[in-house]
Amino acid sequence: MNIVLEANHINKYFKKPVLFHVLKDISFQIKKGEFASIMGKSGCGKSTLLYILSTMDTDYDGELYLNNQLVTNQDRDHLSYIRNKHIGFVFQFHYLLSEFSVLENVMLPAKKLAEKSYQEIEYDAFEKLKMLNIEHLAKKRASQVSGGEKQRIAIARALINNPSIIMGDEPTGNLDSHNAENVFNIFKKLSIEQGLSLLIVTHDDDFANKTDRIIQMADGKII
Ligand SMILES: Nc1ncnc2c1ncn2[C@@H]1O[C@H](COP(=O)(O)OP(=O)(O)OP(=O)(O)O)[C@@H](O)[C@H]1O
Repeated sequence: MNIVLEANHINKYFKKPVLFHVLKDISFQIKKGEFASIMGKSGCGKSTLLYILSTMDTDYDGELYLNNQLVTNQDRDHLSYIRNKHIGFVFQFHYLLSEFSVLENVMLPAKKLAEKSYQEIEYDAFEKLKMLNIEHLAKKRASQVSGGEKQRIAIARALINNPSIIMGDEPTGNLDSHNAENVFNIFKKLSIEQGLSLLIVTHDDDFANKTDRIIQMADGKII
């Protein structure tokens, strides 16, 4: 079985203002092509967990593997490389650079990775826009497109380095139901047709109920 992400006995403590055991022995795996959601009440630890799984937070106990490689206790530069290469991020807010063109925004993570020429990156970025049916927006400034379009651009940007997993923190939280369904359908297609794994934190029952698996959290634990 092809495992893309594996969390083994993750525990996390916040030390201030008082010692707080926020994540309690979290273990699970995400397979290649699996589309999973994380649900749970506000404050149960979803964002804290995602921050660890995305290699941004390194202060935890337990082990994390990405594509069968141990990422726990690696140095910051290596983690930054792994993150850029293997993980695509989609957030509630798109974080596009408003004065840059849509195409330039999509190109940014590939420029950071610096493994391809400018022309290759430009070509790849345009292909991602085509995949999401928004290639007509390529030359527009990011500030000139709609909210739903911005989120599709953010997905194209998340895909630019051909990651093995997309992690999302409430990616439909800011969208109306039509655009939220659109984003769900894009994710579903990517998981089925490209074998992309997805792990999405959401408060949206409709969205979560359509994913392959719901990882339900309560009080820092998977239940
Ligand atoms: N830096 C911090 N220091 C201390 N406590 C924190 C810190 N960050 C978060 N917490 C606490 O940890 C708990 C989990 O927070 P987290 O943001 O992971 O929850 P969440 O499930 O993502 O919530 P929401 O759905 O509202 O985004 C909360 O009780 C929160 O107050």
